[in-house]
Amino acid sequence: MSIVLIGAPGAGKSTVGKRLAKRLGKSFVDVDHRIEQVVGKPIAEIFADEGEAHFRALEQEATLELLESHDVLALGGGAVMNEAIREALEGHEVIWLKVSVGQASRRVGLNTVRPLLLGNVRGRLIELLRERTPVYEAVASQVVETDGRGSSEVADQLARERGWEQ
Ligand SMILES: Nc1ncnc2c1ncn2[C@@H]1O[C@H](COP(=O)(O)OP(=O)(O)O)[C@@H](O)[C@H]1O
Ligand SMILES: O=C(O)C1=C[C@@H](OP(=O)(O)O)[C@@H](O)[C@H](O)C1
Ligand SMILES: [Mg+2]
Repeated sequence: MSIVLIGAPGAGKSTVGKRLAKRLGKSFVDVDHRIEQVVGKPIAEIFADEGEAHFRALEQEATLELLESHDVLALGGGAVMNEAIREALEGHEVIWLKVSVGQASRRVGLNTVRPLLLGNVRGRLIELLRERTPVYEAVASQVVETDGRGSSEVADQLARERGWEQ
């Protein structure tokens, strides 16, 4: 059984996942990073050159494969909108990192380019969260509020709950 982090862009899946795995001494993979490595270019360029549908196909293939081989995974924010991925998540520990639109827009503004948020980060996040929140809720086995908490605090809490003592 793997620990799988889901949630909106800016929730902290990539950052928290890496730290959590380190604390637990477990293997970690960020699905988006793996796709970038395999294709040889950033997600933003895959969207621009091949389109979102192509990215989603790569995302499905990579997520299903990596679920079998890693202990802790950070998924992309849109991965749970794919039915095959949702089915594959059954039986895994799925942690929804919850974030408000305000905090998520502040966080992603400082970070790498996210093609789906280009143009109007806040407006796009509102739309994405409206569409995805019920899905995150349905798929999650645990919900963790991240607003007002640093990524290390979130990771340390999750690690402690799993038996790591400070
Ligand atoms: N709990 C948090 N509090 C403040 N900033 C955070 C938190 N979690 C992540 N960040 C920052 O927000 C940005 C996006 O985090 P990231 O892990 O890439 O999110 P995701 O993978 O969910 O899109 C990064 O710059 C990261 O350092
Ligand atoms: O929300 C989305 O649909 C996406 C989120 C991104 O990952 P993060 O959630 O890590 O930003 C990345 O998979 C891609 O840009 C699409
Ligand atoms: Mg990420």
